[in-house]
Amino acid sequence: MAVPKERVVLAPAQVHGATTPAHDAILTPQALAFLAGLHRQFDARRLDLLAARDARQARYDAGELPDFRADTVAIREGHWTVAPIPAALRDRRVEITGPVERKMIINALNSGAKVFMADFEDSSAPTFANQIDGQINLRDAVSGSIEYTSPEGKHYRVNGNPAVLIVRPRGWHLPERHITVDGEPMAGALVDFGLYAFHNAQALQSRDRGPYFYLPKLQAMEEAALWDDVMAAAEAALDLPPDCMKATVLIETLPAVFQMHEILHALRGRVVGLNCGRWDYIFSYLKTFRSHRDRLLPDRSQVLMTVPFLKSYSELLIQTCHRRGAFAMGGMAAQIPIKGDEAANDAALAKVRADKLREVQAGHDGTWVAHPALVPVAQEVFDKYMPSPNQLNVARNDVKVCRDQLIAPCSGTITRAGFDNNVEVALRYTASWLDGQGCVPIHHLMEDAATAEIARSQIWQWLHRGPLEFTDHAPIDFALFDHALVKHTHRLVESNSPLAHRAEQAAALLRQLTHADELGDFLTLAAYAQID
Ligand SMILES: CC(=O)SCCNC(=O)CCNC(=O)[C@H](O)C(C)(C)COP(=O)(O)OP(=O)(O)OC[C@H]1O[C@@H](n2cnc3c(N)ncnc32)[C@H](O)[C@@H]1OP(=O)(O)O
Ligand SMILES: O=CC(=O)O
Ligand SMILES: [Mg+2]
Repeated sequence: MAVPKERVVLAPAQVHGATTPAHDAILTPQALAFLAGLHRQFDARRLDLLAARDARQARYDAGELPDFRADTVAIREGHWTVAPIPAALRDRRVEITGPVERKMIINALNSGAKVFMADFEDSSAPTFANQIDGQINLRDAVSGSIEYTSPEGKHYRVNGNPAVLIVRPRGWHLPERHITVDGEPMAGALVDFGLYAFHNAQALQSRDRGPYFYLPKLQAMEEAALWDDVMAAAEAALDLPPDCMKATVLIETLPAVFQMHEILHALRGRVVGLNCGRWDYIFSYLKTFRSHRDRLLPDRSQVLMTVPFLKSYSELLIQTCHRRGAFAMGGMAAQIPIKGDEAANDAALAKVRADKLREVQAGHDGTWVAHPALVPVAQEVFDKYMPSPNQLNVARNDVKVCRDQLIAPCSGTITRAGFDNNVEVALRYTASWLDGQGCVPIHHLMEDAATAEIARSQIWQWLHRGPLEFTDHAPIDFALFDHALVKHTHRLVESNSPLAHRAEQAAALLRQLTHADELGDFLTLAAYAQID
């Protein structure tokens, strides 16, 4: 006999990870019921879209090249714009990014940047504690009560005029195994988004700020449409005005660059811009062309934003956004301040300055920095070349970008130093990630999940798509990789680093990923089974 509808009470999401009493205020029965609703309504669609990614990649592996879609010409050629941009987001000249760690949140809010992108993604290692502590920290940041005292006794609190908060949930591909619904793991994206929205959207909406999000690693307009529907459902469930949740989408996969109009269109009621997520974009170029020997990339240090395929991508993004009334955000230079070496520090800052100058002169409406000391560097450049709050009026009608430019092969060399650096970065970053830290400085560069993906997928591609050789004609082969991995593992084990105990674990994972016949989809997906 059918049970009357009003009697059916569906179970809330179940928590499996270790929690503290403070976590209980985030993982409330109401919040878990809200998460369960999102999962039941949307997870099957998410899984279908992930299967569509696999099917797309299989076509690229068979030789197909990414291209603009034939079925969406009307969207690309149509006359439409995105909804008006809220006042709080009309000037985004400098955005600081960083993990959802308590002290860093306070420092970022106080940094002088217009926006703080609080990151559950590339710069976060998703231990359950990191994710839920991050929610506590964001709740306290939104309520204005966030404070912190360091072990050395330094006290932190938010000053007047903090940066506007935008939250980046995990991408569609990552599960959150510590929260299940009907026995299935939830999507990390829905957990991060859902908990932040549940606890903060009402409070944010009642002020001059709102529930704002950065959406990572999308590949297609259907994935954007899923986010649009998730946000609409959340707005309805939380009694919020339609389209009050705003989104900025990272264009950081190669397939997505061919659907920028479509992605804006799918989210047109709530999208405020696109962002050039250059590091994942380079990773995606590597992954998309993992079987194409004619499109191998040279050393990472040579793949700069000025190389043809990246220049075309950023210029097309600016033109697309401004045609639709949306912001075209720049991305992240990897240099960070260098302590105790003035000349090296000046050189690093000069590189950041040059990167921001290129961005503002190309027509970007703002940019990203990784460190508070870089806020004034980027701001000075944008203030000088962008006196108005944004450059939406810069149409870039001069830009004519075709498919072949977006996928152009990149000239350059593969050096011993580049190979060795990739092994070292992949190892040290993986060790850090497994230990719960998702962003680290290595050789004075910011390394996060996206940059580490470049390192480990380049090694894979050079080894599996060879035979290749260095400029001195020495072969690039597995023996070389194995030797470099042992060397760097040994160095880490022998060092004073708190990550020494993770070295062997990280090395085993990298050895397995590098020797595998197929390039693994995501380092973080493979490593997730071992975290916590
Ligand atoms: C590809 C992408 O997705 S880019 C976006 C993701 N990446 C990021 O967000 C990068 C975030 N940046 C960072 O995590 C850090 O800057 C690192 C790991 C690169 C360097 O960190 P550290 O070596 O600790 O920097 P450093 O010692 O110079 O820090 C000095 C102070 O600035 C703070 N700080 C550094 N970076 C940040 C940041 N991004 N946000 C807020 N505060 C920060 C530190 O907490 C420290 O504070 P304190 O003086 O009060 O103790
Ligand atoms: O998320 C940003 C990127 O560069 O990747
Ligand atoms: Mg990224």
